[in-house]
Amino acid sequence: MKYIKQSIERPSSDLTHLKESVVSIIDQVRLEGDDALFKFNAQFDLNERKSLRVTEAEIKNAYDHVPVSLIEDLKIASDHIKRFATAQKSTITDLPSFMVAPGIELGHRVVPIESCLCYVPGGNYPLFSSALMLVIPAKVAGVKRVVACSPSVKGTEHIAPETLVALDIAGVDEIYVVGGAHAIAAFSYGTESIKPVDLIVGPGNQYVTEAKRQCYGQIGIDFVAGPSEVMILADDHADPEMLAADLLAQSEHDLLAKGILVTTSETIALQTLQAVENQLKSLETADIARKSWEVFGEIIVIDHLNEGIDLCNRLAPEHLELAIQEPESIIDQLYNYGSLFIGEWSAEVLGDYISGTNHTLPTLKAARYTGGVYVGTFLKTLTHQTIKPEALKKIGPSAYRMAKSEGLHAHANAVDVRLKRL
Ligand SMILES: NC(=O)c1ccc[n+]([C@@H]2O[C@H](COP(=O)([O-])OP(=O)(O)OC[C@H]3O[C@@H](n4cnc5c(N)ncnc54)[C@H](O)[C@@H]3O)[C@@H](O)[C@H]2O)c1
Ligand SMILES: N[C@H](CO)Cc1c[nH]c[nH+]1
Ligand SMILES: [Zn+2]
Repeated sequence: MKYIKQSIERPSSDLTHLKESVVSIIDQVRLEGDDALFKFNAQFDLNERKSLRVTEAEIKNAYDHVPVSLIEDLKIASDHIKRFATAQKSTITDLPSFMVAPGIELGHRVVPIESCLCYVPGGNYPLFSSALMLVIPAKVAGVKRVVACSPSVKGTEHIAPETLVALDIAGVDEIYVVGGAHAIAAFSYGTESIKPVDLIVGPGNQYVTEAKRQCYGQIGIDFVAGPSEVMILADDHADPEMLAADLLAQSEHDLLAKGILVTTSETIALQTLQAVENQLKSLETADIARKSWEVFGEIIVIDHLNEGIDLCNRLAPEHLELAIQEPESIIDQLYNYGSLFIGEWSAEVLGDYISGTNHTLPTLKAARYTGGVYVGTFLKTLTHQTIKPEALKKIGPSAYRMAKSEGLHAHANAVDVRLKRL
């Protein structure tokens, strides 16, 4: 394995100063309620707004500021996301009755959570596509109260009109103009104008993700979805221009974003490095993309594809692109990634926007334990049982002995009192 371009390790969000400043933001929201939200909105987003809930009139007005063609695009994307989420939901079914032994009937019901907050990022860019990716699966799951929030466009009192339109098309129930760690605190603990929710989902910057981590327990969270990443596994048939474009597509998200190319071809590696430089010259977002590429971008040459497969599984990237001949032949060996893009035409950005899979995906190796937001994120599997008297007679004595051995005498008694009535 040889590095053509090396990077430094990305800081994980457990940095002490970050933790402390988020602790302080959450404490202030809990103590001061709406006043703290107004204060932080003014401080971070230069937003002086005093009524945080977006009105129907504002939503209506937003449509006048979004091109008709973009509204059509949002509808196509919504249709794909909804149909995929609905198909996925059909695989998550009730197990009404399972006899584990005579007289012991077990089962489960799949039930939606009652309320959720969909956090739509709006710091660097108004990520209105995230509005679709979060609200639609929540609605398909059957969540009754789907709330969304996003920071205002800096220096204004309003969320970007594209985000409002996307939220409306997705079918959101309530929208609030608030972002950052203070928004997460508000929807976890509640304020005068914000009713708390049961689950908070969505990507965000370091402050948002650290706040989700700290509020977890008070509310549920999806997982920690941090700065975007893409890893591309390429062979000597790959197109360096496409590889460079896909690396920069994620690099432009954030100063902490990461693009990694792993290839069996040194020629492709060098050509891609050059193509990145060329594309950066005319890229409108080069100020962010260049910095994140320079600091966190990587190009690695491997001797054999197997080495690349190991690397993918070890690095557990958010997005994994397979720009190799016969990509299907290695899929079975890959098990740590957020979402997989098979073959060079399956550009990662199509998943970001429109193909229909979810783009709220695990970063910083969280793909080791989750595949990201999907309709199941909003569903709970609740178990139940019915025990018949004849079964109690059989298993009761075991439960009684186990309870006694654990020293839990009231547990033992709860069995004993029934056994005595048989
Ligand atoms: N993993 C995924 O699925 C996924 C999807 C989309 C986006 N993302 C990532 O989401 C992130 C979005 O970040 P963003 O910044 O653009 O938007 P954001 O909405 O997450 O954060 C902006 C907010 O952060 C707060 N903030 C800014 N500076 C602060 C400070 N010094 N102290 C406290 N709070 C502060 C402000 O309230 C501001 O409104 C990017 O890193 C992007 O890569 C990830
Ligand atoms: N690539 C991001 C997920 O990491 C999602 C996104 C939104 N808009 C564009 N891209
Ligand atoms: Zn993206």
